[in-house]
Amino acid sequence: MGNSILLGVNIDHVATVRNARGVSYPDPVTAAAIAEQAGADGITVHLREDRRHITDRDVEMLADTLQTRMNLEMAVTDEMLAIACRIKPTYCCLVPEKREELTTEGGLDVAGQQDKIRAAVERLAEQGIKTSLFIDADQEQIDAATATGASIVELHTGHYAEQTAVKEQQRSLLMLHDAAKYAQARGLQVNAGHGLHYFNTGAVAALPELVELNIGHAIVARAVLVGLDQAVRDMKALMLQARTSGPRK
Ligand SMILES: CC(=O)[C@@H](O)[C@H](O)COP(=O)(O)O
Ligand SMILES: NCC(=O)COP(=O)(O)O
Repeated sequence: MGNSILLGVNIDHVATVRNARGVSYPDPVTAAAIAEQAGADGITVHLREDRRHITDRDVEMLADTLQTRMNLEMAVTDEMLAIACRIKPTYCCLVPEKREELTTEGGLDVAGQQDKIRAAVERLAEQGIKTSLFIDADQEQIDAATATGASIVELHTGHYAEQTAVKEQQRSLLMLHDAAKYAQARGLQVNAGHGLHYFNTGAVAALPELVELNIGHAIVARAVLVGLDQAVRDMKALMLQARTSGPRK
């Protein structure tokens, strides 16, 4: 891949803000268009089984409007596979899911359910969808991923991102790098993501084997702060304009 690296922008948490009030804004579909115009190479959405953020409507509208490509993250269930086969995203990223978790804890255990994952990869491939497996930086999981016929792995960077001590973070980074080299040597495209933010992404982006990083929460969080100044100005201007125009008849 040389010196280039792709960014998939995960817009789940635009939907989190919307769903907190049960309203229609901010719309993740609009957010995806803005992200694409700003240079995102793809849009990632995680259609969780509990629909806590992205909804079926969002996925359907994105499928009609995206100019880049959709990376649909989902659990390996019949319901999700049926949705993916209908929507036909460019990529499906199979992830582990626990209803009660705050966020995705750990990678998919591909080694422990190889037949089930292989069947899912085949079902998606029949519809022209490439499968990515969201796994920990672990050789056993990479070997199992290779055996399923998946062409991509996404290394879970959550463990690296959680480390606060420099030494521990460097150890996690080394594990990510070793795993990336191991997976690339087995012909897999290697992506990475989860918990990456403006202070910890640089070291991961520097790993030459990585093709794409998927980043969401930190980008949406930053957008709130860098956009707040304009948002307050817009509301203030609207209010002053209303006062100038007087009561509506
Ligand atoms: C699999 C993954 O890393 C993302 O989809 C992330 O999990 C999205 O955020 P939540 O975990 O908060 O749903
Ligand atoms: N697969 C990781 C992803 O899509 C983004 O995760 P996060 O940046 O929201 O933690």
